[in-house]
Amino acid sequence: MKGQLVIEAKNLTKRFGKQLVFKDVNFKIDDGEFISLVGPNGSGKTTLVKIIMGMEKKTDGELLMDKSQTVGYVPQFRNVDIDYPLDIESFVRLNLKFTMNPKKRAENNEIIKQILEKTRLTHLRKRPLGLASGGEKQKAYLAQALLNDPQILILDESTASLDVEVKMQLMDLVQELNQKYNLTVIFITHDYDLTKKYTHRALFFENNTIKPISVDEISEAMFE
Ligand SMILES: Nc1ncnc2c1ncn2[C@@H]1O[C@H](COP(=O)(O)OP(=O)(O)OP(=O)(O)O)[C@@H](O)[C@H]1O
Repeated sequence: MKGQLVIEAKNLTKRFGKQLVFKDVNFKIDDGEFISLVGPNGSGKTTLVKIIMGMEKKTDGELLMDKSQTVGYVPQFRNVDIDYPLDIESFVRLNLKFTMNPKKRAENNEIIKQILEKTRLTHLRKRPLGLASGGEKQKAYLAQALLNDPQILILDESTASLDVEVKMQLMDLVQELNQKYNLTVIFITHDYDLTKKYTHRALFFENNTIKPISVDEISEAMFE
């Protein structure tokens, strides 16, 4: 439900050995928000995302979230070899469990069909992933992340290295999913324009703290 809390940090602290990443941070992320994580290199954005995804342990404090929520993750742009053997549809399907059960197979086919429609990849489904453009590859990663019907979608610099127009297309699509399906979007970014244009709010990482800020408070200086 819109406005419902999906993640809350209470006095959350993370250290790697002696190195402090962030200390006693407090923030909330609501259902259906489109929020950016911004701040300098090494300030802890990826570390926070890993804690949210259960891949890294917190050192202290609390991170409250409903464990039944699924999280989809779109990684940083990775290029794919030109001779990569799978087409886009088969690549997206990799995230579904293989089954011989005919009923389950039919269900899976329907899920794949819907995801390809949602991400506007239907007409490209038979294109080898290695021959797809950067934006098409990124949409295939997005489709894969959406397969398990996540409540939270994390985009990790997914638009870096794409040209401006393609970046906007991908972000328009994510915005549409956010608005239409109330998907909570967490966007790790170093891009000021995209943050201003698409996100409702930001968490600003600096000096071992994480500060929630409104979109009006986001300034170019935060991206230097
Ligand atoms: N597994 C680890 N062991 C030790 N130190 C780590 C580990 N993972 C990250 N760090 C350190 O924690 C700090 C935060 O790293 P993190 O990757 O979260 O930063 P970031 O804000 O995502 O940076 P960037 O914008 O460059 O991607 C860095 O100093 C990093 O070197």
